[in-house]
Amino acid sequence: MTPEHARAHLNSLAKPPGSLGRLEDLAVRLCVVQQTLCPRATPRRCVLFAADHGVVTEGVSAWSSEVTRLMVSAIVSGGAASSVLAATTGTELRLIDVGVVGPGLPDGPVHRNRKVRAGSRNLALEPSLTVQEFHEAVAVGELEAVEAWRSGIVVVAAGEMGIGNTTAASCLTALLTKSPAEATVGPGAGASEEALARKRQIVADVVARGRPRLADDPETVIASMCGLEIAAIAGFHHRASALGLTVVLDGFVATAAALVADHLWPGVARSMIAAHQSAEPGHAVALAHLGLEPALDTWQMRLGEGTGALLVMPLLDAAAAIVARMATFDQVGIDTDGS
Ligand SMILES: O=C(O)c1ccc[n+]([C@@H]2O[C@H](COP(=O)([O-])O)[C@@H](O)[C@H]2O)c1
Ligand SMILES: Cc1cc2nc[nH]c2cc1C
Repeated sequence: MTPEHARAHLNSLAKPPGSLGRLEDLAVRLCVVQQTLCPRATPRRCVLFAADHGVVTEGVSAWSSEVTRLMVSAIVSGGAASSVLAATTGTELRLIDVGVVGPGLPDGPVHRNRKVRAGSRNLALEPSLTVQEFHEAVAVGELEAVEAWRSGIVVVAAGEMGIGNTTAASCLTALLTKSPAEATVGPGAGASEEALARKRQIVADVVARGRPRLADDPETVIASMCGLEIAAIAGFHHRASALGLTVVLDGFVATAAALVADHLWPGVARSMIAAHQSAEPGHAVALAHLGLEPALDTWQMRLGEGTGALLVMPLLDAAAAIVARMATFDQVGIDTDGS
């Protein structure tokens, strides 16, 4: 199924060609990703991965690490933005703790404790993860993708919660897109000008150290600036894509994980639909590198937590219904050759 094939089908439906605007682009993408003219947007699941980041001690975030643990509780108890959007869009929600500092919540229908370690190390001073830790976190994400597939899920999204993770995401985006640090660093969850200046310097230094070794030892270099939740999302994206699931891509941090997956296992972007363009500046850089166009590009969201992906789910319902259920010009008796 090529984009042209899907577009030709949409043009045969009872509407002026292209008149559903961006909804048609989304429908074409859904058909191409699923290789069918009967695409599906359900059943679906959003899996959030949470972890802490040692680099927070450098003053790169407006928030303290404790907020990660508190937001995990809020997500699990239903009061977070992701919980509300998942409930209103008919999307199952899971929260996997891959490395939040502090005691984990008990396992339950939403939450799972899969801590690899209590947060990543301070990437400004030392490698944030060993290759072994990186692999363990990737495996946690892969297992979640396999579970989704076994449960008959068709569409998945990965999201995250982790104070400090935009610093790791900025490093990975600069490294893997070969962009300067200034193009990939932004305020994250609201960093001050002072914090932003520190963040820029750290990202520039860390990427300069890693870049010369990337070709020879990609896993060591990626692990050295990666977060546990970012590694888990990379594994999730990779396995979900290999299993033929449709992957809805969330914001800047989830997309940094997609860059990691694409670097280690090229081709994952073929399964992806980019939900939105985050207000975080590095997101546009990462999406362009992956060759993905966001469905929502003026919404200025910058929360993470899978919220952009969740917001786009009802549009996927609409896109799938248009393709599969609209009548053709022929069926309604309109002659498109003549007048
Ligand atoms: O994914 C995004 O587009 C995004 C953009 C800005 C911030 N965030 C969220 O904010 C947190 C990280 O921000 P920070 O400033 O602490 O690095 C983390 O929990 C992310 O989910 C996420
Ligand atoms: C409150 C809060 C909620 C979040 N959700 C995702 N990232 C977040 C960052 C903060 C600070």
